[in-house]
Amino acid sequence: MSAPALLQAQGLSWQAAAVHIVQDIHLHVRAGELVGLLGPNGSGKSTLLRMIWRTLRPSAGRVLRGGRDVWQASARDNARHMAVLAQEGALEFDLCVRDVVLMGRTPHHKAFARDSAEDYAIAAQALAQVDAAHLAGRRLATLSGGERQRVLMARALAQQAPLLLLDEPTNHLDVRHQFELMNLVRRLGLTTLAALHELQLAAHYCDRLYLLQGGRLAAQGTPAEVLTPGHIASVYGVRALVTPSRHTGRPMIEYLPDDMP
Ligand SMILES: Nc1ncnc2c1ncn2[C@@H]1O[C@H](COP(=O)(O)OP(=O)(O)OP(=O)(O)O)[C@@H](O)[C@H]1O
Repeated sequence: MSAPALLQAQGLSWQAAAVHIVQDIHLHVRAGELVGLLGPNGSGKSTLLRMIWRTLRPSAGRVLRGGRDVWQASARDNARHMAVLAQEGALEFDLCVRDVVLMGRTPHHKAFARDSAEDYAIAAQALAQVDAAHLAGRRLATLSGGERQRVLMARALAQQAPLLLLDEPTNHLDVRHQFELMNLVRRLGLTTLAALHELQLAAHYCDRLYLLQGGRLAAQGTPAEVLTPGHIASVYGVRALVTPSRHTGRPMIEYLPDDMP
């Protein structure tokens, strides 16, 4: 029997000035699953995630976390249950890395409580998990794009929430750190919904995928069901060959840009 859905979006829609940006999206993430959210630039991935992590109120539909509407729960309660790696720039630019990661512990504190020795240990462990322990004393503003991305991932991990929501987590990361981050999510067994641009990463790591086009779902299913030459051509406008990997059986994508013979 499959695990229960930890997260459900039911008929989620959002519109701006009568333009439909996201329309009637139904999705779910079961406990322990790593689910990818794919789609071209402007297809609505971030807008959908912002409704799910409750910074954008849907025009229609609802988001259930553990069966409970996220808008019925307090922001603090949601933060205990959902950790977020957002795309927009970090506001805490002037802080040192250790303090940025410790912010992930805030939802667990009683009012006005200080960070405990346990909070420091959890923050240090999270930094080590993303290969960023050596950055602990640096100011966030002085880090490279990839280093900053890993620190923000450490903050999300330090939150120790059962559900992880990631908006382009591998943005700015070199190929080794891309694999390490996805491996880490897999290894920790965290229930995760991640917007991804790298179709090959999605093919390799995700249990299931949702593919957005113009704010609507164009396809959903396993990587082999979603990452077909037909979907890649109709949604991204790029020709591709897809073959099962000899090592993993998962789809391997070879792009054939228009200017190729
Ligand atoms: N407040 C807003 N007012 C008008 N249009 C908006 C607003 N917010 C988002 N949009 C538009 O909605 C569309 C979807 O944006 P969104 O950021 O969700 O896409 P995305 O799939 O995450 O894109 P990307 O891959 O480029 O990050 C875009 O065309 C964007 O310009």
